[in-house]
Amino acid sequence: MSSLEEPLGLDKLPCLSTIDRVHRFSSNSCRPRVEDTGMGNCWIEARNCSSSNSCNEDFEDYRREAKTWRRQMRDTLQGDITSRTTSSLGWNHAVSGNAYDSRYLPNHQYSSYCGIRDITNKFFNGMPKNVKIVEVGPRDGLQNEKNTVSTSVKVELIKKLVSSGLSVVEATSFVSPKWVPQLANCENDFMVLEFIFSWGDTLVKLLADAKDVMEAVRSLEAARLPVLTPNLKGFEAAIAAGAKDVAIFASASESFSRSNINCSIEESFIRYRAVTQAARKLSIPVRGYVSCVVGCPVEGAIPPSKVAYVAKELHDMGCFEISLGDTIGVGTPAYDGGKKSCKLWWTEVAGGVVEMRTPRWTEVVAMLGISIVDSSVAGLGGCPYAKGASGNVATEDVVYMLNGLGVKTNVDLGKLLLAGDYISKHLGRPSGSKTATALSRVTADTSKM
Ligand SMILES: CC(C)(COP(=O)([O-])OP(=O)([O-])OC[C@H]1O[C@@H](n2cnc3c(N)ncnc32)[C@H](O)[C@@H]1OP(=O)([O-])[O-])[C@@H](O)C(=O)NCCC(=O)NCCSC(=O)C[C@@](C)(O)CC(=O)[O-]
Repeated sequence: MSSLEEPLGLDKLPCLSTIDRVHRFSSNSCRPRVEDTGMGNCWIEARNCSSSNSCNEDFEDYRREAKTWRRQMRDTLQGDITSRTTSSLGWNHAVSGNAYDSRYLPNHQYSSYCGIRDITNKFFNGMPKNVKIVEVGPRDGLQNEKNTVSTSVKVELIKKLVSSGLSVVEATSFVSPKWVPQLANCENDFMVLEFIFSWGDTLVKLLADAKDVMEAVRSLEAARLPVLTPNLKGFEAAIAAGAKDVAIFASASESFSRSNINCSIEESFIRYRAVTQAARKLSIPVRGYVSCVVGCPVEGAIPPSKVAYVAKELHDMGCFEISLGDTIGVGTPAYDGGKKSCKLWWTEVAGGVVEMRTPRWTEVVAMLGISIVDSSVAGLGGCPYAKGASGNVATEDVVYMLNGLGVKTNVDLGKLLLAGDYISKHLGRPSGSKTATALSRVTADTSKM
């Protein structure tokens, strides 16, 4: 077991030989074809290798690309940092250091702008133009609430989120209500708890509202509304309720897999294969989750090769998109040039299973430019089976930041803030979004911020 008290360092990252191993997981599926579904989705289709040589050639190409990419990034950062600052600052500091220094230049406004633009251009060159946000608030957000939220509030929240322009809103989970009683439905929270404890399992089952939620929102055309399905039983119930998109959720940590879905990682693959096979027959897209991709509250640091392995399994069983979740939030975004590196980790893990075989992803991952982000309105949530899960990044904060970077999300921040306000008021506590907090206190016209 390793400690998570210190952010994970470079020594914990895989070396090239690990990438080699990761690659071999996919020796018969080399570079996939990437199709844009028109919704910002990256559908990944593996193609067969005609010979093992072509795999090797692809891998050599990838190694060359990866090396060039790393060298370019190092040069970009180090070049900018060393030529413009006297001390070895991190890149954040380098950017502001440059702007600050330039104030001493005669034409400081122009120089400052150019300097920043120069670095910004280099740094953000690989940023995606669009980011697809997968809103997980109604599902991941509400599953960890002490109080049960009524079906009507869940439905209203989903409607508000969809009307803000979010193209994917996770609606609910068709999991066992014994495991996640928050999916129970009752207008009176106290009654729910009392029922659960005094009336037992039968009543808990009767109170599950995933079906009601799904039936109430299934006709919303403007967004995709995936639901979590832990097994075939959940999948069948989801389809019967009108779900057109589902998600399966595995873990890179054995302990977390057992505590979350009561089975080993390998056993979960058997269940999920049954789900993906059934989904394929109905042309239902399946998204895959990998939990604890950086650290697990029980096992500590998780080897990237394990993450790559699980992600690859999900990919091979047909998941069109893999969400890699830092479930308890112990990763750092530090760059390769720093001492700690979640960034390099992303490259190695995602590179091993997805990015390496999808040029589009190579580009976006290159600058923290992951083009699909999961977030939760008002920062709600976290997995109830992950001790220490600190919640999710707030969608409002993600949209605000991406707006500032000029990256399109097609989300109306004002409407999103209203959705966050709605659910926060209902839960009786302030929003977990820093943007919501800040903008609620300013008097300026927030649409201009
Ligand atoms: C997987 C199970 C079902 C195994 O639970 P189990 O107890 O091992 O299941 P079982 O097959 O032995 O069945 C036990 C009972 O549950 C019923 N059952 C069985 N399946 C279902 C179902 N689908 N819907 C409703 N009922 C179900 C089944 O019919 C049976 O009923 P009984 O015969 O006793 O009356 C359970 O462990 C479970 O539901 N776990 C879900 C836990 C969960 O939802 N966690 C949160 C989501 S994961 C997450 O948040 C992380 C993520 C995705 O966001 C990414 C990240 O951030 O890391």
